[in-house]
Amino acid sequence: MAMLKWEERLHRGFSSWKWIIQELYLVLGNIYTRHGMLEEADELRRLMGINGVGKETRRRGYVAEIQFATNSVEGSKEQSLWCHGEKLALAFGLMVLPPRSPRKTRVQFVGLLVFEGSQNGVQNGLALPEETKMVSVKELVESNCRSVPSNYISLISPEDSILYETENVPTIDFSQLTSSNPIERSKAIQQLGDACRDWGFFMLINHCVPETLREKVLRATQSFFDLSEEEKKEYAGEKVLDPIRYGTSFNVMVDKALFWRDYLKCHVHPHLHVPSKPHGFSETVDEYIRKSRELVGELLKGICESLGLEENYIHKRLNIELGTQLLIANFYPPCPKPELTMGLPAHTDHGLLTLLLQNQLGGLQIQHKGKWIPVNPLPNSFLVNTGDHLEILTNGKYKSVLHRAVVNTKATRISIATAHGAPLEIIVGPAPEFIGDDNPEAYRAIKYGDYIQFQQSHELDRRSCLDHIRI
Ligand SMILES: O=C(O)CCC(=O)C(=O)O
Ligand SMILES: [Fe+2]
Repeated sequence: MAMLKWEERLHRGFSSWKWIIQELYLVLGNIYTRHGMLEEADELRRLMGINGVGKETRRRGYVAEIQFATNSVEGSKEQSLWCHGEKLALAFGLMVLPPRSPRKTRVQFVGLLVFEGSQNGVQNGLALPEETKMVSVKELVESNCRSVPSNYISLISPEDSILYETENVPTIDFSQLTSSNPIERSKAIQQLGDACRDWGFFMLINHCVPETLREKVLRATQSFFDLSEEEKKEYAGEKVLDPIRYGTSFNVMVDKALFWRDYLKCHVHPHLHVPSKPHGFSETVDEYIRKSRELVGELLKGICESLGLEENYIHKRLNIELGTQLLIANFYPPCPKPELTMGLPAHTDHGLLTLLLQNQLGGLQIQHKGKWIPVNPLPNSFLVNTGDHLEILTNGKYKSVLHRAVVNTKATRISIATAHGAPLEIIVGPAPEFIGDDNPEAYRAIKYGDYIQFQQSHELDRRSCLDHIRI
């Protein structure tokens, strides 16, 4: 009997070590894949003849508690769990767990390996505390966190990790769009229409927002995030449509993995809601959002013309004078391992147009023809994208495009998005001008406020919120 037990233990030990070595090769394989070295990854897999690792792990009693573990990757959650150091952690976990430990092991165990300074966790057998969710990324970074805690790990599929740098987002010259020369203006309108239809994104240069104001609002945003956590938490709203909301990640109530981003969201039009701290913040924001509304007003006119409509068509149809303007300030502190986490995962924006101001650190990537393209902002430019409601209104003619923000090791990236849309109570559906026998209505009409509520209460899971109202 004793002999049998000894043999069993020995066998357990050997097979675990063999498995760990297999896992190391898999991790190496994943690193190759991430860096686009697909041939090397294939070769490695072929050499090792590794197959069915997931199956083996499950056979040994591990049942992934996916809800806690990974960011949603449509239809492949469980599969994506078998990646990175998580495999090592699982291997380690299976070795050290007593034979009769419960079949269902909370996957936060993985955090014990990934989260540096987690020694206490190991000693106490504890996972990362739930409250971690409420810690801002800024605080986390300032606490000298030298790694990415497991609950911030978002796994990107190998095909989504490949970036295509050969194509550039189109550039629109605002001064030509507003030019008194009709030939110049109509050329710019044509370019604007092409950009909205083919890209859903464009870089705007020679606009009317002074560089000094852009710098001032970026500095004011930095000062807001530099307030103490207690001061900032005064603005932590409870509901997604609260007029002012300071927070972290996207929506911690639904995010499966946290994102490396703190944010401040303010409804700034038709009523101005802005934190009263720090000193001068609300005045600067007020000045900035007026200018950006002016700019977007002109762009909407150009867009109407590009669609063959009267220039004030959208203004009148959606009552833009009383329209919603939301300011979203994104704060992405430097990250020790940016490849493990996301600033903001793939999503589309609600509203008609979003104007994005960023400090000169790139990080935005957009999807174009199924490929991810990094956007390097031109100095003093805005990045503009068409939102879901322009797609709805034009019955799909102008597209709202997936985009995401990645983080970097070097410095804090700040981006300030202003989203411009209809008043919250207005129902937006496809306009009759875009519906015909060949073009049946493609989206259900929905109140703008309900749409935002829906989008903000669900995890950003790569599916555009539009998919929920597509007919
Ligand atoms: O930070 C960025 O570049 C993107 C921000 C964004 O997409 C958003 O706020 O909706
Ligand atoms: Fe966005």
